[in-house]
Amino acid sequence: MTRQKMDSTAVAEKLASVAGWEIDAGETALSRQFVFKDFSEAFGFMARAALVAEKLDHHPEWKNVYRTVDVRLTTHDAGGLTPLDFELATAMDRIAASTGLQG
Ligand SMILES: C[C@H](O)[C@H](O)[C@H]1CNC2=NC(N)=NC(=O)C2=N1
Repeated sequence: MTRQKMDSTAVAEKLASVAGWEIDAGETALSRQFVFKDFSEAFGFMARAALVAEKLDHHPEWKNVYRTVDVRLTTHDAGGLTPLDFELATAMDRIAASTGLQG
Protein backbone atom coordinates (compact mmCIF):
# COMPACT_ATOMS: atom_id res chain seq x y z
CA MET A 1 0.00 0.00 0.00
CA THR A 2 1.36 3.35 -1.04
CA ARG A 3 2.55 6.08 1.32
CA GLN A 4 2.10 8.66 -1.43
CA LYS A 5 0.09 11.72 -0.47
CA MET A 6 -3.36 11.86 -2.10
CA ASP A 7 -4.67 14.90 -3.99
CA SER A 8 -7.96 16.63 -3.06
CA THR A 9 -10.00 14.74 -5.65
CA ALA A 10 -8.81 11.36 -4.42
CA VAL A 11 -9.42 12.38 -0.80
CA ALA A 12 -13.00 13.50 -1.58
CA GLU A 13 -13.72 10.22 -3.38
CA LYS A 14 -12.37 8.09 -0.56
CA LEU A 15 -14.07 10.15 2.14
CA ALA A 16 -17.44 9.10 0.73
CA SER A 17 -16.56 5.49 1.61
CA VAL A 18 -15.86 6.14 5.31
CA ALA A 19 -19.09 7.52 6.80
CA GLY A 20 -18.61 9.22 10.16
CA TRP A 21 -15.02 10.34 9.49
CA GLU A 22 -14.10 13.99 8.99
CA ILE A 23 -11.12 15.69 7.42
CA ASP A 24 -9.57 18.95 8.57
CA ALA A 25 -9.49 22.01 6.28
CA GLY A 26 -5.92 21.29 5.18
CA GLU A 27 -6.82 17.67 4.36
CA THR A 28 -3.97 16.41 6.49
CA ALA A 29 -5.90 14.00 8.72
CA LEU A 30 -9.03 11.88 9.13
CA SER A 31 -10.78 12.04 12.51
CA ARG A 32 -13.57 10.17 14.20
CA GLN A 33 -14.90 9.75 17.71
CA PHE A 34 -16.05 6.28 18.79
CA VAL A 35 -18.30 5.94 21.85
CA PHE A 36 -18.66 2.46 23.33
CA LYS A 37 -20.87 0.88 25.98
CA ASP A 38 -18.16 1.04 28.62
CA PHE A 39 -14.38 1.19 29.17
CA SER A 40 -13.97 -2.52 28.59
CA GLU A 41 -15.47 -2.30 25.09
CA ALA A 42 -13.43 0.82 24.30
CA PHE A 43 -10.18 -0.80 25.38
CA GLY A 44 -11.06 -4.03 23.55
CA PHE A 45 -11.55 -1.99 20.39
CA MET A 46 -8.14 -0.36 20.88
CA ALA A 47 -6.45 -3.71 21.44
CA ARG A 48 -7.89 -5.15 18.25
CA ALA A 49 -7.21 -1.99 16.25
CA ALA A 50 -3.61 -1.96 17.51
CA LEU A 51 -3.02 -5.42 16.01
CA VAL A 52 -4.32 -4.26 12.62
CA ALA A 53 -2.22 -1.07 12.85
CA GLU A 54 0.90 -3.09 13.54
CA LYS A 55 0.16 -5.43 10.64
CA LEU A 56 -0.29 -2.45 8.29
CA ASP A 57 2.75 -0.70 9.85
CA HIS A 58 0.45 2.30 10.11
CA HIS A 59 -0.38 3.69 13.53
CA PRO A 60 -3.18 5.90 14.84
CA GLU A 61 -2.99 8.98 17.01
CA TRP A 62 -5.68 8.36 19.60
CA LYS A 63 -6.99 9.27 23.01
CA ASN A 64 -9.18 7.24 25.32
CA VAL A 65 -11.34 8.70 28.09
CA TYR A 66 -13.54 6.10 29.82
CA ARG A 67 -15.78 4.76 27.01
CA THR A 68 -14.75 7.27 24.32
CA VAL A 69 -11.91 6.86 21.81
CA ASP A 70 -10.90 9.86 19.68
CA VAL A 71 -8.91 8.81 16.62
CA ARG A 72 -6.81 10.89 14.23
CA LEU A 73 -5.25 9.25 11.18
CA THR A 74 -2.50 10.81 9.09
CA THR A 75 0.61 9.55 7.34
CA HIS A 76 3.59 11.17 9.02
CA ASP A 77 6.03 10.02 6.35
CA ALA A 78 3.95 11.74 3.64
CA GLY A 79 2.86 14.79 5.62
CA GLY A 80 -0.80 14.16 4.81
CA LEU A 81 -3.41 11.59 3.84
CA THR A 82 -2.58 8.40 1.96
CA PRO A 83 -4.61 5.28 1.10
CA LEU A 84 -3.24 3.69 4.29
CA ASP A 85 -5.25 6.15 6.41
CA PHE A 86 -8.45 5.11 4.66
CA GLU A 87 -7.56 1.43 4.97
CA LEU A 88 -7.03 1.79 8.72
CA ALA A 89 -10.25 3.85 9.07
CA THR A 90 -12.22 1.12 7.30
CA ALA A 91 -10.68 -1.56 9.52
CA MET A 92 -11.48 0.45 12.66
CA ASP A 93 -15.11 0.85 11.56
CA ARG A 94 -15.37 -2.91 11.03
CA ILE A 95 -13.89 -3.65 14.47
CA ALA A 96 -16.09 -1.04 16.19
CA ALA A 97 -19.21 -2.41 14.52
CA SER A 98 -18.59 -5.78 16.15
CA THR A 99 -18.23 -4.35 19.66
CA GLY A 100 -20.49 -2.36 21.98
CA LEU A 101 -20.41 0.76 19.81
CA GLN A 102 -22.87 3.44 20.91
CA GLY A 103 -21.96 6.25 18.54
C1 LIG B 1 9.45 2.81 9.57
C2 LIG B 1 7.95 2.70 9.60
O1 LIG B 1 7.49 1.92 8.54
C3 LIG B 1 7.29 4.06 9.50
O2 LIG B 1 7.87 4.97 10.39
C4 LIG B 1 5.78 4.01 9.66
C5 LIG B 1 5.29 3.55 11.02
N1 LIG B 1 3.92 3.92 11.28
C6 LIG B 1 3.38 5.01 10.71
N2 LIG B 1 2.17 5.46 11.07
C7 LIG B 1 1.66 6.57 10.57
N3 LIG B 1 0.44 6.98 10.97
N4 LIG B 1 2.33 7.29 9.66
C8 LIG B 1 3.54 6.92 9.21
O3 LIG B 1 4.11 7.62 8.37
C9 LIG B 1 4.11 5.73 9.73
N5 LIG B 1 5.27 5.30 9.32
